[in-house]
Amino acid sequence: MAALLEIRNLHFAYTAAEPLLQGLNLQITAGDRLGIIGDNGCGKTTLLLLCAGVLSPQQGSIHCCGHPVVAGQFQPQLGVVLQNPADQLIGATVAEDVAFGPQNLGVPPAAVHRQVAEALAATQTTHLAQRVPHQLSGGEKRMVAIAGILAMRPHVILYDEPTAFLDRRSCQALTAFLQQNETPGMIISHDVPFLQSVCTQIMALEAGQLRPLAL
Ligand SMILES: Nc1ncnc2c1ncn2[C@@H]1O[C@H](COP(=O)(O)OP(=O)(O)OP(=O)(O)O)[C@@H](O)[C@H]1O
Repeated sequence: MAALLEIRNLHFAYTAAEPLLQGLNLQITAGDRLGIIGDNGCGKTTLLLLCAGVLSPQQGSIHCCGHPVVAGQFQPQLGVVLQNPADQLIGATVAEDVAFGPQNLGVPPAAVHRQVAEALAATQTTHLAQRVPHQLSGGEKRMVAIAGILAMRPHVILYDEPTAFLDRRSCQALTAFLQQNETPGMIISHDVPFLQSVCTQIMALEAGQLRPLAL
């Protein structure tokens, strides 16, 4: 089966003195959702930023849906949910915010309307459509940020610590969403029980490489 996200022999360091990722390999195919755990500072967010094309590796390759990920180039097949939802909410209203992605992809207005409605329904945020994003609670912001990604219909979604800042009820809502939504991808988290409930596999990032976690 063709890989949706494929990483080969990835090496990355912010400074030559401190190599962070050292020959990392990874493959995500349809039906896979990979959980990634690892100590603070081991490079989890860095890995996500490399996959998103925000950073460029010193060595190795990343392909998403068969296309090479090139730093600085937008990857329409790849959605990224950042750790802090406020970093990706920019619209004057929730509906405008969620529409921003598909509009920028050149989706026709009628289809944008449909994709926004579906993304809000999937994340149970339809009632927030006319609210101002920065006035939402942390849990509401998280789900609206996810809706903004879903509305672009990515083939792969990467989540960076999606349970951060969430209370138990919001975590339950997020878990229920992830159990229903089948978009493959990767979830970075320190919460192993959460990952067990929403991922098909969990790996640990250690010494710059991924290894399967024995559960
Ligand atoms: N722009 C940067 N320049 C230099 N060093 C950086 C930069 N960004 C991150 N680092 C360092 O790289 C290392 C890995 O950071 P990263 O954010 O990827 O870790 P992480 O595994 O996601 O950690 P956490 O679990 O705490 O979120 C850290 O030591 C961090 O200080």
